[in-house]
Amino acid sequence: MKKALPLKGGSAGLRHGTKSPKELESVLKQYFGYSEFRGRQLEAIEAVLSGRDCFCLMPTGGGKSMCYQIPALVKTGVVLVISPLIALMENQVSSLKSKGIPAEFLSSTQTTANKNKIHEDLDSGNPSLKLLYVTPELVATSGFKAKLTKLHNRGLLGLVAIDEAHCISTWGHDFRPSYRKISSLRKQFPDIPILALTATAVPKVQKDVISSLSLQNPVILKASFNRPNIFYEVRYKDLLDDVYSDISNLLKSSGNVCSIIYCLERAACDDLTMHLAQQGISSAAYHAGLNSKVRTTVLDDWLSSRTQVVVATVAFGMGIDRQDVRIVCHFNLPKSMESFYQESGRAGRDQQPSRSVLYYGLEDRRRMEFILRNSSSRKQQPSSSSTELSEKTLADFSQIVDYCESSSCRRKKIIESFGEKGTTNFMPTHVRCLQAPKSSVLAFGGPSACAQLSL
Ligand SMILES: Nc1ncnc2c1ncn2[C@@H]1O[C@H](COP(=O)(O)OP(=O)(O)OP(=O)(O)O)[C@@H](O)[C@H]1O
Repeated sequence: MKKALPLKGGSAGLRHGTKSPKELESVLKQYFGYSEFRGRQLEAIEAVLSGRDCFCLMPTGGGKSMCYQIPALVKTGVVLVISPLIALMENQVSSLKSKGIPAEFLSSTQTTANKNKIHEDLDSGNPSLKLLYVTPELVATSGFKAKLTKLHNRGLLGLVAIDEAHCISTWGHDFRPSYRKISSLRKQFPDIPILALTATAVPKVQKDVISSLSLQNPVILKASFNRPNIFYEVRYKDLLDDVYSDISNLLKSSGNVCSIIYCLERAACDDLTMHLAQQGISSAAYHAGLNSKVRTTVLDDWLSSRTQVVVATVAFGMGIDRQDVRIVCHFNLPKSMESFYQESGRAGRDQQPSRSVLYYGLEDRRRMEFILRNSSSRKQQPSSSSTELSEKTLADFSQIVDYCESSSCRRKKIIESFGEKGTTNFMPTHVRCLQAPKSSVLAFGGPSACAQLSL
C-alpha cells in the first residue's frame, strides 16, 4: 500500500490539523492541481479540522469530496467515508490512488486478499491509509464497529464523512434504511467530528439529517443551489412532430458533445439509442437490464470519449464524475424536482456552459402520476407517517410539473423549490427569456409559456 506523499509544513501542524488557509491551499494545489478552494470548501475543511461537526450543503458538482479529502491529507489517522454506492467508491478511490493518495474501499466486490491487506493496515500501529470508503451496511455490522473502536482507541480515527447524507432522511429522495443505523456513530465516538454532505436538501431533509445523526452544534454551510453555467429548457413533446428527430437534431447541432439522455424505461433507452445510431450519433444504452460486463464497457467507453451519448435509466448517475458533460436531456418527466436537479446537475461539472433539456408531455405526466400513486398505495401502511410520505411524493411531483408548465424563470423555480430565494441576479448574462409559441398556451392552459434561450 502506498504511503502518503510527504506534506510540506511541519509535523506539529499535521498532528493537530492546525493549518492556515494558505497551507491548506498548497495541499490542494500539491495533490489536486487546483489553485483555490471553491464555494464553502475552505469553511467546511476548517470546521472539521477544528473538531466541529459540520453539515454541508453544496450544489451538484460543487466539490463536496474535497471537504473530507483535504482533512484526510492534513490530519493524523484515517478518514472514514460512508458512501451509498460501490461504483461511487470505486471511482473516487481509483482517482485518489492515481494522485498518490492512499485510499481504499471495503465492499463485497473486493477480493479477500485485498480486504485482508486493508484490515492488516488498519490493525497496524501506523496505518498508511488516509481514506477508507465503506457502505452504511458495513458500518452497521458489529465486526466493523469493533474495528473502528480499536482505531479510535489508538487515536487513529480522524473524521467520519457521510456522503449523500440525504439518504439518511425519510424525506430524502434516495432514502436508504441502512443509513439510519450510522446514527450510532455519534454516541460511539463523541470526540470525532462528523461531516454530513449533500446536494439535495429541502429544509425538512436538512433538519432530519442533523437530528438523525445527532450532530452537536454543527457548523451549517449552505451554498446556493444555483448552477449558473447550466441553461435550463423545457420542450413540449406534444408540439413536436417527432421527439426522436428533435433530440438527434439537438445533439448534432451541438456538435456531438458529451451527453446523457435519461429515459423512464429500458425499452425507450434501447429504442432511442438505435435511432441515434441510425443518425450517425455515437451512443449506447445503459440500464439494469444489461449485464454488468456490458454496463462497465458502456461506462468505460463513455468516460474515455469513445461514445458521446449515453441513453440511460436513472441507474446511470450517482458518482459518475465526467466533468465535461455538455447536455443532459430528460426524455421523460422525472419524479421530483430533487431527482431532476441531481440528474441535470451532472452537466457542466467543469463549470463550462452546459444545457439541461427536459421533454415534457401530457402522456408522460399521466403515466408518472399513475406510477407514483400506485407505488405509494402499495407501500402504504395504515400509519400517519406513510400517508404523509405519499402526500409528499405527489407534492414533489407537482413541483416538477409546475416547473414544466410555468411561465416564470425556470432557474428561479429550481432554486425556490429548495427553499432558497430566487432573484433575477441568479440569471447569467447569457440567458434571456423568450415567449413560447401560442400553441403551447393552449396545450398547457397556462397564461403564457416561457422558454429560455442561450444566446
Ligand atoms: N477547488 C476546486 N477547484 C476546481 N475543481 C474542483 C475543486 N474542488 C473540486 N473540484 C472538482 O470538481 C468536480 C466535482 O467534485 P465532486 O465530485 O466532489 O462534486 P460533488 O459536490 O460531490 O458533486 P455531486 O453531488 O454531483 O456528486 C471534481 O472533478 C473535482 O475534482
